[in-house]
Amino acid sequence: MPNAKPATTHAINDPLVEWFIAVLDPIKGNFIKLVTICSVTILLLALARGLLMFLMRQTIIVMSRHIEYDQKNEVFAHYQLLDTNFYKTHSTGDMMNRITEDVSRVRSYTGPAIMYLINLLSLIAFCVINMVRKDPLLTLYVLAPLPILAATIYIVNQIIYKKSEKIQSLLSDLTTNAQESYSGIRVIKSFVQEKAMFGFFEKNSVDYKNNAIGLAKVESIYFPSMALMIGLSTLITILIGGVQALHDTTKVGVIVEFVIYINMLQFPVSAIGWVASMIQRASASQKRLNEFLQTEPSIADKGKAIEHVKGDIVFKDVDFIYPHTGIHAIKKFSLTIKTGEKVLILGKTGSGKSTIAQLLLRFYDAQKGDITIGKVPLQSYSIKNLREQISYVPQDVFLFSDTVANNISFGLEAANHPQEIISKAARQASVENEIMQFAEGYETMVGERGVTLSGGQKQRLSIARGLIKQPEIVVFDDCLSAVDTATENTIISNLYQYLEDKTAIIITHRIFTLLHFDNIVVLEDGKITEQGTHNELMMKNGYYAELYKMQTVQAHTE
Ligand SMILES: Nc1ncnc2c1ncn2[C@@H]1O[C@H](COP(=O)(O)OP(=O)(O)OP(=O)(O)O)[C@@H](O)[C@H]1O
Repeated sequence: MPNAKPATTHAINDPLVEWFIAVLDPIKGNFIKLVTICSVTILLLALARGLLMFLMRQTIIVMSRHIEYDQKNEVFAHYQLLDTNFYKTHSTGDMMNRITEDVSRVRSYTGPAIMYLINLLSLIAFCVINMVRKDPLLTLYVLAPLPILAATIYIVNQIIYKKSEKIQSLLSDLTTNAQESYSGIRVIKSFVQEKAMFGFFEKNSVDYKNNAIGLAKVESIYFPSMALMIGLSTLITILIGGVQALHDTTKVGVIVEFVIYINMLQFPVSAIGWVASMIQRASASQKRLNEFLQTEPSIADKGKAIEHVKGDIVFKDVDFIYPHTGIHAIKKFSLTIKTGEKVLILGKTGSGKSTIAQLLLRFYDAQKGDITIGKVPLQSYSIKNLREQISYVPQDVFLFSDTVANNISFGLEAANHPQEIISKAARQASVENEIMQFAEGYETMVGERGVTLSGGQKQRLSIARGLIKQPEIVVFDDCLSAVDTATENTIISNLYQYLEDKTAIIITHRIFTLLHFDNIVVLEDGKITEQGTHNELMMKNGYYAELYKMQTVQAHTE
């Protein structure tokens, strides 16, 4: 092309590059010195890049860990605030997901997503601005496939996300399946159901495997197709740039520079889709967390801090329906328990005995009627004070994975429970001898990683936990069901002294002949059917008298 003229006589460089060239100008002739200075400069720039990257990770990722820590604590604290009804209407898996999965998704936004977003936006801006400055037309051609690439990556990411979610839920089914098989191993073996259990596990396992393979296939298409698109851009650069160079409308150096920019763009463009789906997931998780954090406990703590929960307990026309099941558990229930009285609440299973204890502790609020202690409505006490001053031993025992001593002294300040007090409670609950037989005594670990206690031992530890408190009111909910008659008699004789100055409500479906009760209440279907002292009820010849006779006959024949 004889008439062709070069398009530019001088390359457009950054002022910084121009300055660097000017600095090097005097040593242009000394090749060794020139190469050494350039190499050291590149090395220093690489070091500076590393240092800045380190500082960026330090700042952003560390900040995201702090946010995660705060958020986990906030979610956990809110769980503690919520009432029993919330726990009845939400599954454990759902609650665990919020504190683990949702919080960690939000962290992936406040940490990696923000970091990569800043990174990729600045890198894209840097590359594109420089490319446009060099050759706007070539830039347009070269960048044309990249938006398609970003959109494709976004769509593929969505598919990967959906598949991962499915895999996650299959994995949780598989874990639950395995966990139930371990904890129910005795039932499985005694019903010879090992094969059936393996069948369930295998079915879940096959589902999980098929989905995981599906995900691996999508992922294996993902990276090669990304490389293909980038390769296409490079090819377009060389093709169009080459044609332009032949027509002298661009320089070969510009084509080389473009190829470098395209390679630099590979990471940001492929990360756009990934970051976008990370932001989308974090936003869904944060929405779920917000909804949860805004859930108000239905048992509101409006009460002023009335120090002493003391006086007669009065239930007046109380009606209660469990909100989530609609079961009408208590109907027009009226009962007065004077300070210091010992009351036995007796009834068949499902008659509403435990519900009365739950209402007294304000695990639920009754829909109709009033419950007062010392003429003060329960709602006027602060929940903390109310529960601190009622010692409640529930029907279903729960022990923490901790030492025997810590399980007994649960909820008490460390200074308030020296070893003698713990031992005294264990003695009263008739469990000390067995504790002393463990290799580490009171320091023995119980629960999953510790010794396995019998049902009766667990119940007595739970009783000891109730006895160590020095409350005004004591509620024992069928907590002697798993101990033999001799141990039961020992515990009841110990209780005699302990209960002397306390108001006590003993819930049971058996009669305790050793303990004198001021009032015995028989419940049936949420209503009181009989009420009075032992002698009065024996004279009535109703349910109580029948049960008493049956029990005494049984005791004689044993
Ligand atoms: N948390 C709950 N949610 C919904 N319904 C419940 C709940 N607890 C108990 N119920 C229902 O309320 C009724 C009374 O139950 P409650 O536990 O008070 O009986 P109980 O007399 O203590 O029985 P048991 O002697 O078997 O413990 C039952 O029909 C039971 O199914």
